Amino acid sequence: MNNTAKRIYLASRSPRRRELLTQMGVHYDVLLLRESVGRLDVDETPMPGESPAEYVERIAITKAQVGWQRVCQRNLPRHPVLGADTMVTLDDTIFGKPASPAHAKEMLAQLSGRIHQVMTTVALCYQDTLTHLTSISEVRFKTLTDAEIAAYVATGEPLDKAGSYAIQGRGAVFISHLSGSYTGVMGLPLYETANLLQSYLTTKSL
Ligand SMILES: Cc1cn([C@H]2C[C@H](O)[C@@H](COP(=O)(O)OP(=O)(O)OP(=O)(O)O)O2)c(=O)[nH]c1=O
Repeated sequence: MNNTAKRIYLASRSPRRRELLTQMGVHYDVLLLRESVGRLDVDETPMPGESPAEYVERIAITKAQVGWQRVCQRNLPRHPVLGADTMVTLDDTIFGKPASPAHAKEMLAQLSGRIHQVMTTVALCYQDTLTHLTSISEVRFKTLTDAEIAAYVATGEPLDKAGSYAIQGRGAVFISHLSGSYTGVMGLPLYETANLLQSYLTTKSL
């Protein structure tokens, strides 16, 4: 993309999202939503009866909106704020990040030999305009042995990843098939992100 003079804010602590946004040539500043605590002040608890798609959209939208509020509160230069959320689903169960190595092992045992979905919503907030797009991919895992799961969890890689694996890391060796967006599984679907930024450029003349 030709965004030489344009900037956005990325409301994310994820190094993967930074890497992917850099890959598409977007100039951005990272916006930490609550710097003193080092965590997003976005409650990521699913609401009762909320579907996985509703959940991932709500969280991504909230990150972008909270980011925009921070831009205004801190009187920062007004640029659009991008937020994203990634989630793994299997049989309508939401798999977020594991709470512990034991939890990661449980998730991987459930994903073993099955096809699951990975959803990532990207949301862009600027002034009174909010746009969002969702990428949905299907990932097939080979059947994992207990020893493979234990060895993988021991690497530490699964611990900050939705579904307890990283397609961009050692977790790739478990994936026999992907249908969808590699960058979406990794946390920032670049096709959808480019479309969001493009529609913004045409409607608001960034
Ligand atoms: C499935 C999968 C997830 N992930 C990561 C992407 C996301 O960083 C993470 C899901 O957690 P998220 O809550 O979507 O994001 P985050 O907390 O890491 O970052 P943010 O500050 O933007 O809220 O899982 C991978 O890196 N590779 C994968 O293959």
